Formats: sequence, C-alpha cells, structure tokens
Amino acid sequence: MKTMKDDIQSVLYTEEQLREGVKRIADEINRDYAGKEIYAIGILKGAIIFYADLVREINVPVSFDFMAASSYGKGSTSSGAVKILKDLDFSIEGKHVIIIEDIVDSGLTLSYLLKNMESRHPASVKLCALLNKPERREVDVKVDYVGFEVPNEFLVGYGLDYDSKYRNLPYIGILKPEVYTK
Ligand SMILES: O=P(O)(O)OC[C@H]1O[C@H](OP(=O)(O)OP(=O)(O)O)[C@H](O)[C@@H]1O
Ligand code: HPA
Ligand SMILES: [Mg+2]
Repeated sequence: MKTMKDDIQSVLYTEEQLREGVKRIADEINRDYAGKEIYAIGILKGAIIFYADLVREINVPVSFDFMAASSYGKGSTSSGAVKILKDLDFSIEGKHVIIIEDIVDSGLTLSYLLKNMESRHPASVKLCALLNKPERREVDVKVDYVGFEVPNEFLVGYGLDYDSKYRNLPYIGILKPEVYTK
C-alpha cells in the first residue's frame, strides 16, 4: 500500500530539530515579552501545529485567536490574491500581537495580514514564522522570529500541505516534484 512517506524525497527537519527550533523561538519571545501579555494570532490552517507547540513553550499569558487567509489553491505556486476566509473573534486594539505562520514564501500572505492588523491599532505587531523561504520573496516583509531558512523546494508536513494532504506528517519533508507536476 502506498503511504505518505513514499511521496517524500527527503526529510528536511526531523521532529527533534523542529522541537529545538520551536524552543529557540520561544526563548526569544519569552525574553522580549517578559512582563507583558501576548495576543497570538495563528494563520489557519498551516500554522496550527507550530502554534500548538510554540505556545506551550511561552511563559507569559497568551490569548488565542485565529484567522484563515488563503492565497493558494490546489497548485504549488501563489495565485497572488489573499482572501480572508475567517476573521478574528476579538478586537486587538491596544494588544501586543504576534502573527504566527508556518512559512513565508512569496510574502504576500504576511504582508497583507500585517497591513490589515496594523489598521486595527494594536499596541504592537510582530511576525513569527517557523520557516522562511527567501528565494521566493515577491514582496518585502520583515519576519521578527524565524525558526529556519529553507531552500526553494516544496515542503510538506508539520502543518504544511499539498492539496490538503501531508499536514499530519510529524517532520518537514521535501515533496517529490512528480507528486505536484503530474
Ligand atoms: O508567503 P506566501 O507565498 O503567501 O505563502 C505562505 C502561505 O501559504 C500557505 O498557506 P495557504 O494559503 O496555502 O493555506 P493553508 O495555511 O491553509 O495551507 C502557508 O501556510 C502560508 O500561510
Ligand atoms: O513549501 C510550501 N509547502 C506548503 N505550502 C506552502 N505555502 C507556501 N510555500 C509552501
Ligand atoms: Mg497558511
């Protein structure tokens, strides 16, 4: 029987490496936000696994909220348009917001979300992404907290999908090109 693993060319980050990366980011956040409270906005669906692991390493109070914004359909490249599919539940006015993403690729999603959040008058907004793929950047975005700089390959696992699949792989792998070019 064919398994998800058969579609993976190689493992880029093991569970252990991901744990270390998450811990490194959390340590920075704990240092920067000591004595404050955080309003953590997870971007559905890709960020949820990273989000769940990250918040458990943060030692200041964290309020949870989520947004769904989609720029990708079935393909492996961005369509350019960002659409809000689910908005925040609460106001972020006067709050210290951290936007939590799994990956920054073209930067379109995060740059759109950053502008959108800033218009709601939070006390501060920072961007946090587990993965950064700078080679594919189309718009400039400054990511404040990054776990790993990744090569220009299509990645899946630990929340990242292709065609809604592979999100539940516990590691991050490079998807075999024949899976998305066929
Ligand atoms: O920098 P960009 O080129 O904008 O790409 C990054 C975004 O694309 C993916 O989400 P997607 O829109 O595919 O939805 P998902 O999180 O539900 O997988 C990923 O989770 C980021 O949110
Ligand atoms: O490499 C990727 N994998 C999955 N989803 C993505 N969205 C942007 N880049 C990627
Ligand atoms: Mg996403």
